[in-house]
Amino acid sequence: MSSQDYDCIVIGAGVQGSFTAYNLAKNNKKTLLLEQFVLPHSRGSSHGQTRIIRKAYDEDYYTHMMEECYQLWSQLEKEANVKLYRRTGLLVMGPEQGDYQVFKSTLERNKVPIVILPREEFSQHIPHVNLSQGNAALVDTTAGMLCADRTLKTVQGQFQKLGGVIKDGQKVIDITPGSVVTVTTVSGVYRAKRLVITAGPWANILLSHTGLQLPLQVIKINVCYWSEKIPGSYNVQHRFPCFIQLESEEAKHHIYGLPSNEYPGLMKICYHTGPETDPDERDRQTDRGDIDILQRYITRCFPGLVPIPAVVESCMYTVTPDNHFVLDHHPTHSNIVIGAGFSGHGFKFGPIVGKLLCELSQGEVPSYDLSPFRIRRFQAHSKSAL
Ligand SMILES: Cc1cc2nc3c(=O)[nH]c(=O)nc-3n(C[C@H](O)[C@H](O)[C@H](O)COP(=O)(O)OP(=O)(O)OC[C@H]3O[C@@H](n4cnc5c(N)ncnc54)[C@H](O)[C@@H]3O)c2cc1C
Ligand SMILES: O=C(O)[C@@H]1CCCCN1
Repeated sequence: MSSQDYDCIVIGAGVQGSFTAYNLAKNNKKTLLLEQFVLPHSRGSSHGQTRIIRKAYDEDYYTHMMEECYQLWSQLEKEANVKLYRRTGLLVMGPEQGDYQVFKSTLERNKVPIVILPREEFSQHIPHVNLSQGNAALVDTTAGMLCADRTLKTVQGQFQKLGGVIKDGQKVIDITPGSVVTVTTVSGVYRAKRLVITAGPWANILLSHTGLQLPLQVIKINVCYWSEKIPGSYNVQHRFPCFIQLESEEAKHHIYGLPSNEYPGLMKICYHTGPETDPDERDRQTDRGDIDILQRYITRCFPGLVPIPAVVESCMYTVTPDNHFVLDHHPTHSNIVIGAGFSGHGFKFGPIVGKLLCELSQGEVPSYDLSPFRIRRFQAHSKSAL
């Protein structure tokens, strides 16, 4: 085996590629992790200080995967001696008769500890928030925040400690499938028996070298931070929780937020959709329709925040038509495995996605039923070339 030959190459060092590479190295596979940008970077989907972790989902299979995933997060914290998870609870608010009931019954069915907040007791538990008319509220008490940037640094560090090789600043420009896959970057040529593609918003650009296109839409998210009128009122240290406001008449998509933490006195609140973008032209996309929706919501429901964003950063979602992930083999090249389309909710699953993509690439039976995540489900869709 030459120094350019590996058991497995992983393309893309976001959260999913980093956890996949780490799992491969743990399984004694000689692994190369390739990244187009110099690390760390903020041009993809995994950067920033915080992400929500929760078991509150409307499908049982995500809640089930999160049971193990919490353990894997905790194992990584112990192994690397870092703190990545902070318990805050997640406040779920939504119109009484809609998706809220589905979240509630999934949580109850799976015996996830929750607290239901009757309207008359709401402000006693959650001061500084107005519950919308006709909305109900509950708290997923095990939910919290993950430290995103620290996670990537930790997983990549653990991968390297296990002998894994990271080459950053190496954009992949060609892939030649075969029993040995050849991967060409701007400055090298590498070969491996197996390839994993975890390229986030760039997935379809890379997949075009393999004759496959998936129905993925890349959207830009304006990551908005809002100033507290009274310092500390929405602070993590004062036990303010993360929240999701489920879709309603006024906002067709979720609104979500995390307590003030990374920027003193600023709370992060975002809209769960945005304008379509080319991942390489993200900063040219200046549509701020989402900010208008957030301003109206904040004025009404978060009266303790100044309804003008103090900081706006950018991030991207890569969205599938059903908002479920893609975790599968390439339909014509079985030694190529794809992790894509995390649809704005994939970070918390990083440890389990890494485990599953490692299992798939090694030809093992995956630990979970992956039928919701198969490429085949897009067969009727015009953008998939299967
Ligand atoms: C604003 C925002 C809030 C979110 N909130 C949450 C949340 O609260 N909870 C949650 O669980 N999830 C959340 N998510 C979703 C989560 O962050 C993403 O699902 C996850 O980060 C996707 O990771 P990824 O590894 O697939 O993509 P990325 O992080 O984009 O990684 C892909 C990598 O591939 C590299 N790459 C691409 N092309 C090439 C190439 N040709 N050569 C080499 N490298 C290449 C890219 O540079 C990039 O580093 C949020 C996302 C955003 C944007
Ligand atoms: O994955 C999450 O938990 C959040 C929920 C709200 C939308 C953005 N992602």
